[in-house]
Amino acid sequence: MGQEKCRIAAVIVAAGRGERAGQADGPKQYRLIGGRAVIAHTLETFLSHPQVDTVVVAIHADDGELLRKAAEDYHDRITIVIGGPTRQESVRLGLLALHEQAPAKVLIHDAVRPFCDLELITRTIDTITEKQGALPALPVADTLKREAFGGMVGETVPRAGLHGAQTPQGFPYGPIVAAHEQAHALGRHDFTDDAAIAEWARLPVMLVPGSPDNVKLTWARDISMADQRLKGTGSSFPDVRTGNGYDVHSFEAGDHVVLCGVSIPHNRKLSGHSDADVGLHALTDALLATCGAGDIGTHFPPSDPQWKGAASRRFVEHAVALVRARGGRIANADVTLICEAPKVGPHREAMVAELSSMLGIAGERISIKATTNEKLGFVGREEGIAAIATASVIYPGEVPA
Ligand SMILES: Nc1ccn([C@@H]2O[C@H](COP(=O)(O)OP(=O)(O)OP(=O)(O)O)[C@@H](O)[C@H]2O)c(=O)n1
Ligand SMILES: C[C@](O)(CO)[C@H](O)COP(=O)(O)O
Repeated sequence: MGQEKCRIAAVIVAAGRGERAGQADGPKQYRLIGGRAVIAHTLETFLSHPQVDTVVVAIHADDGELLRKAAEDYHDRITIVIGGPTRQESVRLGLLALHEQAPAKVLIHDAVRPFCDLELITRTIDTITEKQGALPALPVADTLKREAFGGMVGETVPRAGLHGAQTPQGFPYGPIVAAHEQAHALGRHDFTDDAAIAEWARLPVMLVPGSPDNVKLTWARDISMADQRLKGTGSSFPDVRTGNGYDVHSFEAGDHVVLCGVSIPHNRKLSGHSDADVGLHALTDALLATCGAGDIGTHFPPSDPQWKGAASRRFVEHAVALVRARGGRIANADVTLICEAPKVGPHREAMVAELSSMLGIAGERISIKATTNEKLGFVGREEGIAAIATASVIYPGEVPA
């Protein structure tokens, strides 16, 4: 966040025990779906949203180690607080942790809604004003029945105008903290969501279209369905997408180049706004291409001074987060470096290790190749280095018919 004031914060509540899902395998927010903890998916989405400055996570006092393991990639980017005995209390404690930063807007989200997407977060943020909260919700689709004595149907409840509430629910920070504090002081601990507290405190809340994918994992079955979904099983035509990327940087005076995350001594360096890692730039574009997320310049404009000298690892990790936020699993990556010098072979193993840690996939799914340009063209004249990258990602669902 640098010196800037935090404008938009998120509180992710993760202090529940998950009794309805069964506790034999531990609290549901730490169970694995698609090979990663539920909460890791959730955190990744919020941390990769370009407008979210700060993320607070409310956890149970017993779960420090579980969170550490589940979210080790994100630990230094989140603030952890201990939650309370109810969701309402966990939210209140999470909000209080933001007291000093006093963001303009705050998003409150269940850790166990791992399929919340970036667009839904944006819609919610855009609807919050100084005097109004935002509630993503979907119109109820089933006919509603009220149960009467002995399991009999008592009556049919008109469903017109009824919506199922989702999270993230968004509010101006000051008013929602005040509402929570007031409810707490008056011993009102029975609110099941924050929009209900806002309603009680007479803070208007506007409906925002929710997402059918943004389900809350409540029962054991929800967790196994989420796992199946991310594994892409059950689909006859898995949604495998391939993206490519190309980049060039010219040489300037210097003593080393950075290629695929590895610093290599050389008689010149590559010129660029960031560390000019041509291999990682091509790979970033290849990853973004698999989900139509623009290119590296869309996310990291060279005109923005904050990327001056930046390690390009950051660009790849951002692209990986966007891919994962869409439920994508990276299958492989292939980078070809085109240069007369330096020699890439001696550094290939280190480069594969770098990419393996950035992409979260095994080294055998990564290929780094190098070729000269047979002394032809600008590469042949040793004026610069070019790189081509390809990545394949498996997304949930099927290829459309
Ligand atoms: N004391 C609590 C209770 C719930 N939550 C969080 O609120 C979200 C939605 O709650 P729910 O699905 O009801 O989770 P649990 O309370 O864990 O589930 P259960 O009611 O089945 O025990 C979850 O991310 C959960 O971790 C929380 O932070 N603190
Ligand atoms: C906040 C919430 O996700 C809105 O649908 C939901 O109310 C929380 O879950 P719970 O089962 O009511 O605790």
